[in-house]
Parts: sequence; structure tokens; C-alpha cells
Amino acid sequence: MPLFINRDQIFAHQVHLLEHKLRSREERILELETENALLHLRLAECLGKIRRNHAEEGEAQKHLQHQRVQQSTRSALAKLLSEVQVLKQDLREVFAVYVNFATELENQSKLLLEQVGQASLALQGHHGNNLHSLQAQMEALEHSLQEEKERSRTERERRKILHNTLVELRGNIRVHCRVRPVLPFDVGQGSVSAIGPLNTEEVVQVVNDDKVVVNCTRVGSPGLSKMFEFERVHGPEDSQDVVFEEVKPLLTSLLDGYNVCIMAYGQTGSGKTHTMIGSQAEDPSGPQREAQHGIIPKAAAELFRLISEKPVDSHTVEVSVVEVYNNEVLDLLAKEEDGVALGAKRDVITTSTGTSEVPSLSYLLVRSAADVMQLISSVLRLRARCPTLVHRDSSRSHLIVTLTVSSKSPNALALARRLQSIKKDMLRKEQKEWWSPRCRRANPTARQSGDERSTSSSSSPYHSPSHSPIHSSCPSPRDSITPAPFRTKLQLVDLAGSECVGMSGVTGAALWETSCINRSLSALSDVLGALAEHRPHVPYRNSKLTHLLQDAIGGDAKLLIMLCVSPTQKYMTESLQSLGFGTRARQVQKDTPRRKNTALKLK
Ligand SMILES: Nc1ncnc2c1ncn2[C@@H]1O[C@H](COP(=O)(O)OP(=O)(O)OP(=O)(O)O)[C@@H](O)[C@H]1O
Repeated sequence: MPLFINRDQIFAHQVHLLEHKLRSREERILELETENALLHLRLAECLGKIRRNHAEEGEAQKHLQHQRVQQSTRSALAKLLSEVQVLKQDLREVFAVYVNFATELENQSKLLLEQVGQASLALQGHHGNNLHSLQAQMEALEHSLQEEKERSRTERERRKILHNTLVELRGNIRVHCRVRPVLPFDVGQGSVSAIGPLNTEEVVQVVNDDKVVVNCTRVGSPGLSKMFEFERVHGPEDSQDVVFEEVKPLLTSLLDGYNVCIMAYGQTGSGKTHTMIGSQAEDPSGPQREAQHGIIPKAAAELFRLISEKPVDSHTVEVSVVEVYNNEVLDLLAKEEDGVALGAKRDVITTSTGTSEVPSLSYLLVRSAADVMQLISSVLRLRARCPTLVHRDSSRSHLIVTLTVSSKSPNALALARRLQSIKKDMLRKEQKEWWSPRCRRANPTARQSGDERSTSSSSSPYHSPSHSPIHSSCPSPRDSITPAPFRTKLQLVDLAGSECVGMSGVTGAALWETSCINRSLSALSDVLGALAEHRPHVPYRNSKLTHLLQDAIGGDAKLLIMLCVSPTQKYMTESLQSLGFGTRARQVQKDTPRRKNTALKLK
């Protein structure tokens, strides 16, 4: 037996073994695949069964649910039916009660009607005469009440006329008071102060057309009211037209030859500018805006209306506008050479006749109220204003608009015309003489002088062809034989408002303005005090304002003070101060208002 085994044989043997193993594995795989396929089949069967079972189960559940719903619906229906039965029963009972009640009511009303019929029959029968007499008495009483009311109204009007006449005769200052409505800025900022909340309650109330009351009750102090009486009191509901109606007669006085001054006085924000100029005066057009116009535009319109009723060319009107700012008088119509308005500083002097005058003041000739308002609107831009805590458009200066009316009486006009024709005759005569050889030799300049006179006559402002305002800063030249016109002045004054610094919250330059305003207003108060007490010295010159208005306050002009008052408790102290000022002004007995001299003067 060979000892060495061939390597090839060993390899072949191993290959054989491996092939055998492979074959047996492949067989095993085949077996497993077969098993797998069988298992898949079984699984598919099972799944099919499960699905079928699920479907059957769903159907069963649906059925069950349906049955449950049906059952609950049935029970709810049964419950509802039972409730309806109960309700029906209740309704039947209520209806029965109602029917009983209605029947009862009908019976009762029938009974009552019968009783009323019987009673009225009885009344007619027994008391018919009494009833008639009672009715007649009632009518008579109503009639006499009406008569009484009418009599008291006439009496009040007569009393007012008498009072006004007395005021005129004694030369008293007329004082009207206007209480403005509560406005949004009254309840806005400033309604709370450092010392606590300020009340916006209305404490100033109009009692009737000549009395106003201030309810001074404060928390923790006993109730106290102060009553004030003036020539006329306007309430918050009174329109600009109503306020002007009471002022209007003064315009007639102006043309009758009296100087007139209308001055608005009151604390800041009390409505002075609203009353004097109006809230829309800077854009004067349209009927609604016209209704909002204040005294100045309305007075200008009335003045020109009255003038239009007079003979043509009998009156001319010149305007000047002055501002008193920080105790300086500024001419708001003065213009630089290039035509720019600047507000030039002016002096106030006392003339030899004791009246006050502003030398070099600019006057503009105006032909209509529109001219006046155009001028005022253009200069209002120059007026000092500053927003304060009280309101946003506070005026920081006193504004004085003066309308100077120069007029010639109809007689003087006729006389002037007659003189004019005499002058022409004389000229014609002179010319004839000049042309005669004897006269030409004796007086070679006669024609020239006649021409000069006629030229100066045509340069009179009363015959100016221009219809636009004419600028002039000196008195108008007069023809040597034209009658000297007599002049009356209408001064319209919108004073700056008295101001409590704590309330208005001003600082810096505005604080200085406030102190100047307050000083000039207290100077005005001092002047009135001196006049009321007939003191020999009246301190007109303590301030430019009083010096400028000297003739109106103490002279023979008709002076109307329009007191403007804020109604809320917040401004009560200032309101009381203003009303006190008005009361003091009424005590002044000035010179009786006098007509200006209307005598014809020939130069
Ligand atoms: N009677 C009124 N009816 C309606 N609004 C008014 C009335 N009075 C005043 N006002 C309004 O109140 C505001 C303040 O009024 P106004 O400017 O006239 O006050 P003022 O007294 O001139 O104040 P100041 O002295 O600070 O210039 C304005 O907006 C004005 O339109």
C-alpha cells in the first residue's frame, strides 16, 4: 500500500464533498421555498378571512348604533309629546282665565260708562251754569295774565329806554356783558393744576337780559352767589348778530356827530377777538362766515350802509390801525418805501386842547366795508400772537382800529356848491377883466393864481376818482372855500386778555408780554377808579394804552365796554375781576357825550 496519497485525489475528494454539501443545501433551499410558498398561501387565506370578519363586524356595529339612535329618538319624542300635552293643558287653562278676565273687564267698563253717562247727565243738569262760569273766569284770568305779561314787557322796555337816556344824560359808560359757551379747550389741557383738579363746571349764569350771576361756592365753604347788573347781558346762545343788534344804534350816533368807542375787555380766551373781529375775519366771504363776523366788520358794513343813505360825497372814511405791544404804539398801516408793512413805532402826545393824538399816524381812505376788512385782514398778520395753555391763538397786544368819518352837513354841502358856482363866476369875470387891455397891464399874474386855486380844489380827497384805499399819512388838504368837514371817530378796541401766569403757563418773552398786558390793564382800571371817584388827577399817562384812549375813556365820547367772560369755575377769579371792572366802569360819570362842532368854517 502506497504511503503517499496523491494531492489531486485529496482535492478531488474535497470537491466531491463540497459538491455533495452544495447539493444538499440546494435541496434544503428548495424545501424551504416550498414551505414559504405554502405559508404565503395560508397567510393570504387568513387575511381574506380576517377582512371578511371585519366587514361583518362593522355591519353589526352599524346596525347596533342605528338601533341605539332609534331608541333614543323614540324616547325623546315620547318626552316631547308628553311636554306638549302639558303645555296644551296649561294653554287651555290660561285661555280660560283670559276669557273670564275679558268678560269681567267688559262688564266693568260697561258699568263705568253707564256711571260716567249718569254723572255727566247729572252735572249738566245741576252744575251746567257753574261750569260755564268757571270756564269764563279761567279765560278772563288767562287774558288778564297775558295783558299783565305784555304790560310788564312794555314796562321793562320803557325802564330800559329811561335807563339808557339816563346813561346818556349822565355821560355814563355803557357796559354789555357776553358769557361765551363752554368750549373744548376748557376741558382740555390746563383742567388740572398743581394744586389739584380744576373744575370745568359752569359757574357764570345769565339770569335775564341785564343780570348775570356767579356761583362762588367752593368745596368746604358756604354757598355764595354774586349778582352783577349791566346795560345788556348776552348768554352763550346769543349769536354775533344778536350781540351787534345792541351795538348798532351807536353807528347812528357816530353819523349824528358823536365820537364812539367800543372796547372788548376780559380775561384771555374769553372771546374778545371773537366778539370784535369774529372767528373767520381773515377770510371774509360767504354768508355763513358773515354770520360769524364780529363787531368790527359789522360796524363797518352798517356805517357804509348809513352813509349810502346820505347825499353823495357828503362823507369820507379813513382808517388807522394801531397796536399797543409791550407798552409801545405801533402803526400797523405804515409801510416801507417798497410797500412792505412793518408796524412803525409812534408817539402819543397831548394836544393844546387836551386831547390825545398820534403824530404821523397812517390813515387810509376807504370806500366800502370790504376795503376796511381787506386792510384789517392784511395787518392782522402783523399782530403779536402766541399759543398759551389757555388757548392756542392768544393775542399779545391791544388792537385799536379807528374809523374817522369826515362829513359835511347837507346845508354845508349846498353852501359849498353855491360858493363853488360863485367862485366860477368870479373866475369868469376875472378872465374877462384879464383879457381887457387895462387889466392885463395892471395884473399880469391874475389868470395863473385862478388856475392854481382850481387845481387845489380838484385835489380834494372828497373827489378822488380812485375806489381803492388811498394811502396818506397827513391830514387831507382842503380847498380854501370848501366847508371844513367835521370829524367823528369810531374806535374799535380788542384789548389783550388779562392773564394769570400760572394758568397760561407762559415763559421767556411771552412772560414779559403778559406783565406788560397786565400792567396796562391795571392802568386802565386805575383811570376808571380815578374818574369814578372824581379825583383831580387821572393817571392817563401811566400807560400808552390809557394815553391813547384818553378821549374815549374820559372825554365826551360814547363809550361801550363789551365785557367777555368765560363761564367755567376754572376761570372764576378772572371772571369776577372782569365783572368787577365792568361794575366800576358803570360808576364813572363822564362829560355828557357832545356832538362835534358842525359850524361851517371858511378859511
Ligand atoms: N361766543 C363764542 N362762541 C363760540 N366760540 C367762541 C366764542 N367766544 C370765543 N370763542 C372761541 O374761543 C376761542 C378764544 O376766543 P378769543 O380768541 O376771541 O379769545 P380772546 O379773549 O381774544 O383771547 P386773548 O385775549 O388771549 O386773545 C376762539 O377759538 C374763539 O373762536
